[in-house]
Amino acid sequence: MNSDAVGSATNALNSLTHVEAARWGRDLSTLLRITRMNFRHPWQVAFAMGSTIMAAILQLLIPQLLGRAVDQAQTAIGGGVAGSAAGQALWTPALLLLAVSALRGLFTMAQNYFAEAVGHHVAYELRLAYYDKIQRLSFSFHDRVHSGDLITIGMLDLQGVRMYFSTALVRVVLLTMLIGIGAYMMISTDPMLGLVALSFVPFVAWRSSTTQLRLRATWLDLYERLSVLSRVMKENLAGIRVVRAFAAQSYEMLKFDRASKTALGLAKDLVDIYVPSTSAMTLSFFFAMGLVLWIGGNKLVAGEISVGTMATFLTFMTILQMPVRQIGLMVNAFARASSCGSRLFGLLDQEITIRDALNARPLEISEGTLRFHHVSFAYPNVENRAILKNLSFEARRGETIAIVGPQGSGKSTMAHLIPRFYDVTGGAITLDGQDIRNVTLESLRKAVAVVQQDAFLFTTTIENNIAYGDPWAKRQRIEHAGEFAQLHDYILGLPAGYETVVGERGVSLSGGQRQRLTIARTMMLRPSVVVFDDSMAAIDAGTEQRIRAATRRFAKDRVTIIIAHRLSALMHADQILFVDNGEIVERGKHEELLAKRGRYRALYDLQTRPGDII
Ligand SMILES: Nc1ncnc2c1ncn2[C@@H]1O[C@H](COP(=O)(O)OP(=O)(O)OP(=O)(O)O)[C@@H](O)[C@H]1O
Repeated sequence: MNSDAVGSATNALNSLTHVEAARWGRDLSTLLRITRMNFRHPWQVAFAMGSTIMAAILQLLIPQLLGRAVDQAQTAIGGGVAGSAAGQALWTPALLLLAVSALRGLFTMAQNYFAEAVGHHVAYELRLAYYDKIQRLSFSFHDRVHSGDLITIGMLDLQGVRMYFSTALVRVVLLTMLIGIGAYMMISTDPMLGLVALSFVPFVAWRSSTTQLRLRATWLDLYERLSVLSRVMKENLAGIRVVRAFAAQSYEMLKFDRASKTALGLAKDLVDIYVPSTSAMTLSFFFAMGLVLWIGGNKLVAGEISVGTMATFLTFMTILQMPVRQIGLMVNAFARASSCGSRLFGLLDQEITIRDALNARPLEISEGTLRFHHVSFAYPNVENRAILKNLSFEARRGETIAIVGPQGSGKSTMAHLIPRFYDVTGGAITLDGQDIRNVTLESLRKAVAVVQQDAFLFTTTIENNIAYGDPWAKRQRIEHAGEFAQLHDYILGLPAGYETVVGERGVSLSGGQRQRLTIARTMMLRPSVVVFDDSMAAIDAGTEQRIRAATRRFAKDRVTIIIAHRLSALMHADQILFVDNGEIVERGKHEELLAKRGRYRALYDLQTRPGDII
């Protein structure tokens, strides 16, 4: 090998070592962070650890007491003590053994109780922090990350962190004491027999650790497969009408079967890893026990040890068997906590890109004028593709601005910039001269309402759905909003009226009714700027006319922006902006745009061509 090759191999090895070291460093800091969170409950931690130490000490006393009791019994029998006297002599150790076992049980109960309490408190705090973070993370984050993955992190990863205290930290203390002190006691009593009795420990510790780590890797694969399965199922349920309409049940079944088969294969792998390993560990334990019986038996015959000592050794071995096997579970608990914790903290530490500026002040509305100053925008995940280019327009209180244009031209994107769902990448948007990036988000979102294309309803009553933005609103206002959205009479006809539950588990509403309900919800907010983002597409023309008439009254006190494909919905606007490819290519009133004979006129002609359905 020449020196260059040696050099590059050394470099590769170094960078590998660096990667490994960095990974270890990250794992360690994650575990330290979880440990610190646990220690924020010092009393419960102290009680859990204290109970663990007491339970371990008492458990270690049991073999000694048992050995002594056997020796006493033998002395009583050998010394020819009368039956009743021998029985009397055995009472004390028997009662003592019972008391120690009962106390050990109590301390174990306390250990479990306090350890679980610590875990549940940490989980509660993390759950709140996680939910809060998800609420505040910007839309660009939610565009990137699948909602199913967020649910998995919030449920399963949080569970891994919750279990860390009871399955890793408490176990370290318990196992160290039981194995360490147990081994010391056996070796100090009879070094040779002690070493033979402990001979199974290294093998079982190694085997259980490696098995658990292999099991963990397979579990992670299985977990991934199961989340694929749940995604397939979720999608199938959400799109059940499409599946049935396209008679695609067998295709869907095939897709599900394929994902299930992989999961089945992995579940089999788990059994293949687990079963031989458990058998090997049990065999090594009984092999060591056989050796102790054989060597200890010889020592017993030679009078080097008593029967009681022999009984002590065998009991110690039986007691140590479980903790030694649990070393693997403990290693697994550390590994699980570090991987679950790093995913969870990765999300909790995400930077919130859309948030209040340092010196943000509440928005103050006086004239109610909205301005776009040379606004440009590209979505954060596709930064090199400009969606909006140098857009400028102004809308005063009482004015209605209509935005029209081909699909994908950027109309909804314009709407999403006003409440700062995304930040502009060039130029600025102002409300009464205040850059929306310099005012508090809460005040901005109270002032700007967007009626979205997707009419989302919460699974609750119609009343609660309408009053979502103002939970303390009086019934009269809620009904007024219902009337505004031309929904009041329909709601009164429902069995429970405004108390009727809607949403996934409630009464099914038609697409148009859902849209009207979301319009009513927005009307409750009394915003300074309201955007109807194609939110009447599913509403029939007659109802739309009535809503428009009501909107005109409502529009007097605010800026109204209407995004629509049907020109009949926006002809009355004070200003119509024709947007194409992120640019305003035409602007003006309906008649002016018709006279221009440009893009708007072409669209108008297309929609009003005799014989065509508008
Ligand atoms: N979250 C997003 N991330 C990346 N690109 C996006 C995102 N949302 C929309 N786009 C892209 O931005 C462009 C403009 O989309 P937008 O929804 O603003 O168009 P639109 O004019 O409202 O269309 P439509 O009339 O169909 O509702 C489209 O090319 C779309 O693919």
